[in-house]
Parts: sequence; C-alpha cells; structure tokens
Amino acid sequence: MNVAVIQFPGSNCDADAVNAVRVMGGEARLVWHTEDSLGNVDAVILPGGFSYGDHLRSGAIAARSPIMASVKAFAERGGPVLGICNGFQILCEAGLLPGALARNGHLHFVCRPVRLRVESTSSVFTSEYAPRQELTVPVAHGEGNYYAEAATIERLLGEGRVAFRYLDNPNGSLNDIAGIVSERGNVLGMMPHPERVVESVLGGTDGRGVFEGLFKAVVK
Ligand SMILES: NC(=O)CC[C@H](N)C(=O)O
Repeated sequence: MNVAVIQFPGSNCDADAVNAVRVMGGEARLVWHTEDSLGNVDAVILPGGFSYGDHLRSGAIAARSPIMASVKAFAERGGPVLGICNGFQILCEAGLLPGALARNGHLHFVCRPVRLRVESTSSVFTSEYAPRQELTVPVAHGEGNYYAEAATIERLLGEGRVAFRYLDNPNGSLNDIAGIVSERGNVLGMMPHPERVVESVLGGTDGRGVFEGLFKAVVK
C-alpha cells in the first residue's frame, strides 16, 4: 500500500495523515501541490488544513492546483481518493464530489469529538465497519456545513452515498451529513478526522476502519 498525501500551502494535517497510513502498516509520502504527477500510488489522501488560508472559499484555490488534474485522472480510473476536512472541501470545489461546505451555521469554529453513524458500508472506505456502527471522531472546522440542492441530497440518499452522519450535528449540515462518496464509491469526502483516531494513545481507534477498508480494497 503506497499512499500519496497531497500537501498544499496551509495544509496542517498532512503529517497526521502520513502517520495514520504508517500506523496502519502502509507507506505514505508527501506530494507537493505543484507536481503534475502522482507517481506510482495505490491511493491518494487530501489532508485537512487551511489551504491558501481559506481565501475566497475553503479549498477553492487548492482545487485548481496543478496536481489536481492527476488526482482527477486517478479517481476517474477508479483509484481511491480520501479527502479529510479541507480535503473534502477541495474535492467539492474540484467537482469530484457534489455540493459545498458552507460556514458553520453558528459561525464559530468547532473543535471537539463528535458522534457519527456509519450510514453505508458499500464504499471502499466504510466496508470494514458494521452497518449503523457508531463512532467517535474529532472535528475541527469553521466551514463544515454541508449543502447541496434538494435533488442532489435525494440522489445521495437514494444511492446510499451518505457514508457518515452526525448524531450530534456540530455545524448545521443538511441531513446531518458528515461524509459522502462518489458515484463509484472510490472517492470519500468527510469533515471528521479519522487519521486522528487510529491508535489509543491519540484517544481513540474509531478511525482505523477507514484505512482498513482502503487497505483491504487495494492490497489483494
Ligand atoms: N481541519 C481542517 O481541515 C480545517 C478545514 C477548513 N479550513 C475549515 O476551517 O473549515
């Protein structure tokens, strides 16, 4: 398992993502956003942070980085792509996932563990969880309020593409959506940080399933 963690100016969870992959037994390396090739990788992670200082809209500028053409091509070939927090915002801005992450409804930055429920186990990233399993995973964001037009929400629900839902919605997200997957299920965007809960010394292990699912799908 060889994972590329993309680093943008202002990424701040890139080292955590690399650590999580290594803790889970994989190999990870950082790829700077100006690169135009991913090299030979099995999966891509867009980590959390404040790319370009969240200027304009979170993820808007990073989504137009040179490396994103390769990330799009990789996803189109069915390659697994995980966007965490700012990574989710970048995936929406890049058009790899539908909808947008707006300012939190209460307009405050929120940084705390939240309760989540696994809504779909049919994607690469959720296959190792039990259906409707409840998890505790931290969030840390100011713009995590998922929004999409009603028809898009209906479609996501109908196609089983809502991967995770908040049990205690911290940001006003429509339908308590915490994470969604692409049509093929190979791209996941989620606001909570699974990479921060992969070993008990970090306070929890509920994020391990995301990486276990990914590793299982890739390492055959
Ligand atoms: N932890 C993060 O990735 C922060 C996400 C984002 N820049 C926000 O505050 O909304």
